[in-house]
Amino acid sequence: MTALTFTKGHGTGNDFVLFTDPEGEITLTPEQIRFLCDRHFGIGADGMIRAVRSRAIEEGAASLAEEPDAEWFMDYWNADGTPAEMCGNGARVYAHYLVTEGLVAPERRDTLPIGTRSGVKDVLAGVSGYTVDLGRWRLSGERLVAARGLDVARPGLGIDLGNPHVVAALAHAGELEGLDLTQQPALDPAPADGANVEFVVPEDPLVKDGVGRIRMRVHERGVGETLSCGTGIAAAALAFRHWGGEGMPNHWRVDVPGGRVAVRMFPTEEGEHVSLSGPAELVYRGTIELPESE
Ligand SMILES: N[C@@H](CCC[C@H](N)C(=O)O)C(=O)O
Repeated sequence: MTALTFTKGHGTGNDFVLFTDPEGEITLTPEQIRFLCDRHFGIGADGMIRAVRSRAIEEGAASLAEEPDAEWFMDYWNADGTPAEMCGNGARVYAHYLVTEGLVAPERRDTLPIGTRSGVKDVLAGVSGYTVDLGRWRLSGERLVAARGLDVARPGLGIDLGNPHVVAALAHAGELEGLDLTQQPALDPAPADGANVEFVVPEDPLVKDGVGRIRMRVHERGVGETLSCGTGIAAAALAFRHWGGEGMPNHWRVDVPGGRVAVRMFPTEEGEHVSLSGPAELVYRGTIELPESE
């Protein structure tokens, strides 16, 4: 048996098991990741984040080529033991973890570039949480979305934020509450690599004081329903702005079962970026015996 020292953290209830492996010496099997994330037999989490130096793993080379200061790589895995390209809530929690553990130099703490499978993301520390610049995004076509609790399938807008999302608007809050997301929503056509599926409704009024306001529930690829999904929240705000057309704001407030997150779209030299601001909490530290991999 191997003992693993871990920290449990979350961003608006999207929870993660984090551990430090600076030199890339701990490779967990999908089975061990599923065990750590299991809410009954393990610690319980939506995903696992290994803090590893970019130079210590093959996947980190692209991050260092993009940004030599991206010392740390966010090695993110879903609860089902599959890797994901990116995690918006995870990036905030990861930055908080690196700072709390003293793994980044004080001069790096205000804007911290972290390596991910979908490029380097800058995380900025603020007074009431962290902001992660999710970078560029793109529309990726339409799909029909069927889910338990919906009478008919709804049109969904595909949005790629490094990881894949499909956003479907529902008619009213009752429909959102009536959804049964214990089963994976069906997408038509089905994306080859799966997708995170967001269901959204507007608040009344949709825009107040220049801020767009929506409510969302999500079924995450590789996890199931979660209390929040950062990249999904950004996708939902982008979809609503797209549907609303001219005059829609670039600032959004998104309520999810786990809390509230802010989204901002802003111009950069390479095109529009989208960012996510919200809390990051570390709640528990411990040691767990890992089952041997088979
Ligand atoms: N919860 C995350 C997204 C995690 C990865 C996702 N399940 C996927 O497979 O793409 C977030 O906050 O963005």
